[in-house]
Amino acid sequence: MEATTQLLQFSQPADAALSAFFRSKKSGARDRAFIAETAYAILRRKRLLTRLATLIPPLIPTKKQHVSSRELVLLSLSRLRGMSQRQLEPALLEGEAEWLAEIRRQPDPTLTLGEQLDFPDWLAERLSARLPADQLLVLARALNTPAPLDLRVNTLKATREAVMAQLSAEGLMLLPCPYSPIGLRLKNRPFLQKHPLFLDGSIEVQDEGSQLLGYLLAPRRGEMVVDFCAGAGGKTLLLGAMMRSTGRLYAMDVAEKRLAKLKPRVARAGLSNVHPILIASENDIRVKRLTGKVDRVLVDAPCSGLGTLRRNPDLKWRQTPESIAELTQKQTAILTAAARLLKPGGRLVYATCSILSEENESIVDAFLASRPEFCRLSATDILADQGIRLENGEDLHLSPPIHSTDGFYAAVLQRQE
Ligand SMILES: C[S@@+](CC[C@H](N)C(=O)[O-])C[C@H]1O[C@@H](n2cnc3c(N)ncnc32)[C@H](O)[C@@H]1O
Repeated sequence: MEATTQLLQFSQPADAALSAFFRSKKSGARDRAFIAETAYAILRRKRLLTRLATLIPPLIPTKKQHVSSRELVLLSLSRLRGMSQRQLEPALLEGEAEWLAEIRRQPDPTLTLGEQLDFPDWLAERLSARLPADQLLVLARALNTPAPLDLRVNTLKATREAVMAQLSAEGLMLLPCPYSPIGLRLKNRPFLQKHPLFLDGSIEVQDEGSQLLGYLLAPRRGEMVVDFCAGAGGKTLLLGAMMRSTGRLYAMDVAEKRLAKLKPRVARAGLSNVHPILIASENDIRVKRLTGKVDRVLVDAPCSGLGTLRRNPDLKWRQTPESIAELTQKQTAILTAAARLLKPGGRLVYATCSILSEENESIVDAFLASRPEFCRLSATDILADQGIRLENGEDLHLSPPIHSTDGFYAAVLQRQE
């Protein structure tokens, strides 16, 4: 109950709110998993549960028809987790059994599109302008389902076959990822942060979609490469390994805390080519110094994250049309500044984990319209050249129901010779 109340304030990301909650409480691993799953289930289906709860008068009458966290938790356990009245009985307070039974007796309500998708109306409207309702429902269903756990094998330290053999021998259920040659997909979500393969840098947790962005940039040995929005370095580590720890890989970000997390990860991964650079903005002098010198630039732009709702269901309630508008301005500014770094013939990958075209094609199209010295390369061809067959258009669009990855977008741009 308490965890749900905290999460529904949306004052911080759901994972941070839950960690803070668990730090303040003593609970066993099983309780934690149960609480986290329930809280995330509520975030995923908040609109459905709210609609169900308001079919009849509230449990505790209040001035406004406001659905309490307790009501959401009870409904989530009964409707989403499928717990029977008898299973719930020991936890129920007075009147709650009747309240739940009464809701169960109600005919299924007719849901609006937003309620069916369990998206806020503004998001449902934007997406329905671009996708037919049946496809949109399939997309929403996939985004409202928990993600599997993908691993990336660090090819400086191990092979996919060896890691797979070891983890399978330990009883984990896993398969090679369908597209990424260095990805493994685990059926469950075991805790791997203390696993010897993690500690020695042989594996990292990384969605297959993120791995494919590395293959789009395809950095080579000895090159000068910039990871412009490196954050805690998820993709930096991949790029560094693709460069076989040679050349120079600058990891830039404006967030000191995120960049600080990169250092131990670089050490674990066995990389000696990574140079973190904290910048004040995309126009920092340390960025400008590299103008025209760089072979490849990755712009993993700050975005709404709406493609990652499987892992971060709170984002759909935290984002607004205003926050998206702000992000698009930032994305344009970052792409413009990052593109200046490229040498003639250099390659830039602009990527987001968003499913909104205003953060994706619109940014890239507008950039290309004003910059004739850049052209678009075919993402499908670049991947095919590396043996990765993934039917897509010029730009890469990864979608959870189709590719079983998070929702990703990437465009590959080249500065003409
Ligand atoms: C999508 S995240 C990057 C995730 C990271 N690449 C990874 O793979 O783990 C976007 C990052 O952009 C950073 N950022 C925001 N504004 C920026 C700017 N003006 N210049 C560079 N980075 C920026 C954010 O701090 C954030 O870490």
